[in-house]
Amino acid sequence: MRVGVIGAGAVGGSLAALLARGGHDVEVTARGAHLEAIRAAGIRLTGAWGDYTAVVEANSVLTRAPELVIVATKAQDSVAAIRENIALLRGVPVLVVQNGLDAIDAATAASPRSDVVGGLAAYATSYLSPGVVTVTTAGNLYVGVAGEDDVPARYVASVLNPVIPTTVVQNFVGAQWTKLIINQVNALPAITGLSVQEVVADARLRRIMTASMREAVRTGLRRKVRFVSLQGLGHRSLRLFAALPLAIGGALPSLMSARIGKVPNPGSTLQSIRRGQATEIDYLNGAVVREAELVGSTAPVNALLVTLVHDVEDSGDFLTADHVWSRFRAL
Ligand SMILES: NC(=O)C1=CN([C@@H]2O[C@H](COP(=O)(O)OP(=O)(O)OC[C@H]3O[C@@H](n4cnc5c(N)ncnc54)[C@H](OP(=O)(O)O)[C@@H]3O)[C@@H](O)[C@H]2O)C=CC1
Ligand SMILES: CC(C)(CO)C(=O)C(=O)O
Repeated sequence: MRVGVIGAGAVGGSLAALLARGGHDVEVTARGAHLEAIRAAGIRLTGAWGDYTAVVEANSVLTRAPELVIVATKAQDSVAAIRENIALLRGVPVLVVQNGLDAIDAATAASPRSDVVGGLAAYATSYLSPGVVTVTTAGNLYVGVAGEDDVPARYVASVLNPVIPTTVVQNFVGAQWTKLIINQVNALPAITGLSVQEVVADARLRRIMTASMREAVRTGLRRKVRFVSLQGLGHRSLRLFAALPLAIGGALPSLMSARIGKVPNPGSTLQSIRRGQATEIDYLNGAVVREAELVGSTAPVNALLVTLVHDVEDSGDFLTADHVWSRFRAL
């Protein structure tokens, strides 16, 4: 099948390589040195799914009509990236693999004539140098739609399942929320320059992560979200976690870190910082802040993490654990 992958970074590059390895005819879009590297030597996939070099067509926009499109940019880039390719998207199913809560609405607004399917990657992957993507933790893909008709999601799953285990979820909003809780691991590495595992191993940083996670779960519950089981987290366990004191709740980030495994995972937000790019923090912790406001509440820990990530984006300097702890204690 002809598959177009818009934004072949960590997640998109891995999916493009898996699809090419599975025999699909893949064209990717990329920019700058990454585009040049892919054109010269293909996408080099390394890590948990083995070593494979995918020789794929690569351009700044898609040049051939695809039968399926995968959008895997950061949240803030998806609308522009889709619009740049709109001429070839009419009637084509679009899978948007993206963290946060906005993926489907944004893609539907950008390409109203496409069936839009949301995707959540439960694997961890790093794009640290042009042309190379390294999978640090293997995992599944979850797909779903905004409404009742899940035929497009089942179609997308039928294409992807042979190359990556793919599950259709009925309550996709609930799945996005569970992933939003998991993505509470992203901010502190971006603020400190440490890996997720190093952050969780630090008692004070783990406490802050636990506090932001608990705040996010409480916000979801106030918004009447039914969390979907994903990566070991489900509605009942998260509801229990939300009721626990911080000292006990720290077991959750520890468990999540153990699931991630031993290969250091920077998370996608720290990867943006290291490349000197804007992060999607406004769509992660920032989404929790906005959702809290919708129910007349606040999310001060998440708001602080958003502020600190923006401080690091602006200054280019990571913050010490001491500094982050004192800002947290001052709340
Ligand atoms: N990395 C991970 O382990 C995981 C990431 N996610 C989520 O997946 C999504 C993608 O993240 P990730 O893969 O890490 O992000 P990356 O930044 O690694 O990849 C995004 C790619 O999209 C490119 N891009 C942006 N705009 C355009 C455009 N208009 N045309 C062509 N290319 C474009 C970027 O290019 P450029 O660099 O030039 O901006 C970049 O190469 C995010 O929502 C993230 O939260 C989910 C699970 C795991
Ligand atoms: C869960 C995690 C942290 C995997 O790397 C992720 O989704 C991300 O990096 O955005």
